[in-house]
Amino acid sequence: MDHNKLALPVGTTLDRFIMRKQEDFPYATGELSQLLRDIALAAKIVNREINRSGLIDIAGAYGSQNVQGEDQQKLDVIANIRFIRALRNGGEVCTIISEEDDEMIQTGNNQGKYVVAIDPLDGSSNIDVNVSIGTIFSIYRRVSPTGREGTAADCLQPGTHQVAAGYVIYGSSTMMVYTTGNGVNGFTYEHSLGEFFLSHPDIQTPQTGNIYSINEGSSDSFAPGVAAFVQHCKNQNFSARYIGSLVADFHRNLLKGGIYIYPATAKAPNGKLRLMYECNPLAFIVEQAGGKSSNGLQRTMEIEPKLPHERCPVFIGSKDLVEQAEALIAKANQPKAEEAKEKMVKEIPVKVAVAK
Ligand SMILES: O=P(O)(O)OC[C@H]1O[C@](O)(COP(=O)(O)O)[C@@H](O)[C@@H]1O
Repeated sequence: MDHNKLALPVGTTLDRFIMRKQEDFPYATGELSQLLRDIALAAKIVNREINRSGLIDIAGAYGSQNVQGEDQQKLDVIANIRFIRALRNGGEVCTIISEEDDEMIQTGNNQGKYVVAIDPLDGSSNIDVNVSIGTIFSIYRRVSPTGREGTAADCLQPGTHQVAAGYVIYGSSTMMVYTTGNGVNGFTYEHSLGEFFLSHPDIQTPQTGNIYSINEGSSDSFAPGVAAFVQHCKNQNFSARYIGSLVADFHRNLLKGGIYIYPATAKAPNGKLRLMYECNPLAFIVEQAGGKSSNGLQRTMEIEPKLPHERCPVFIGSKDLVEQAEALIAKANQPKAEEAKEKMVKEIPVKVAVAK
C-alpha cells in the first residue's frame, strides 16, 4: 500500500488538483478549470438524487422518449436538467449536445469558448435496479468566433480535437475520472465532506487482459470477425463480464485490463453507442491510459462526425485485445475484398488489339 498516495488524497482535492494542473499552462484563463468544477458540482447533486431515488419517487419511467427512441427515466431527465443548468450558469459553455435533447442546446453564453457533449445518465436500463450507472462528458474548444451562438461545426468535431473528457461512475463508491490530454486521474467522492479526492493518480490500463464485455444476446447477428474474436476470448478462457452500463463495464476493464465491444448487430446496424458523448470521450480516456479504441476498422477519435446523435460500433480497452479484434475483423473482411477486386478486374473492358 503506497501510503503517500493515501496520505495525499486528504490534501489533494479535485479543486486543488485542477488548480495545480492549470499552472502547467501559463496562458490558461481558468475557464476550462471552472468548467471541470461545474461538472463535478452537478455530479455531486446527481449523485445525491441517485442515492435517494428509491425514497423520493424519482425512480421509474418519465413517460416520454428521447431522440434515440428510448424511454426516458425520471433520473435521465433530472440529470439532464442538473448538468445543463450547471453548464449554463458557469458561463464557459456556448453550446451543448445532450443525449436527452434532439437539438443542440444554446446556453446563451455567446462569449463561452467551450462546447460540451454529454450523456447525463448512462446505463438507463440499470437505474432502478441499483446497478452502477454513470455520466460521460466531452469538451471541445469552439472553432467559430465568440460573440454569437455555437454552430454545428463547433459541435461536430472529431475526437482528436477534444480538450478534455471524462466520466462519473455512481457505483459502490462515486468516482470522477478525467483527462485533459496529460494522463488520466481518478477522484473518489467523500460524501461526508462533499469533496472528490485524488484516489487513482495517473491511471494506466494493462496492455492486455482476460475480460471481454459484449452483449452475447445479439450474437446471432455478429459479423464473422466479431464472432471469431468472441470465440477467441472463449478459447482463451477469458471471463465474460457485461453489466449493461457502459461506464461501469469500461471502468472495470480500464483498471483490470479487458475489452468492451458494442458491434453492429441486426438490432443496431451502426452499433448502439453514440460517437459524440459515449465513444469519443472514453476513447480519449483509454488512449491517455495506454489503451485503444476503434470501430473495428478506424480509430474512434479520427471518425469525422456528421450528426450529433450518430452511432458507431466500438471496440475499446487494452491495446492488445483491441488489435486482436481488429486483426480478426480484417481477416474476415479479406474474402469480400478479394471478391470485390476480382469483380473489378472482370469488369475492366479488355481491348483486343486487332492486327492491322
Ligand atoms: O442492452 P444493450 O443493448 O446491451 O445496451 C447496453 C448499453 O447501452 C447503454 O445503456 C447505452 O447507454 P444509455 O443508457 O445512455 O442509453 C450502455 O450503457 C450499455 O453498455
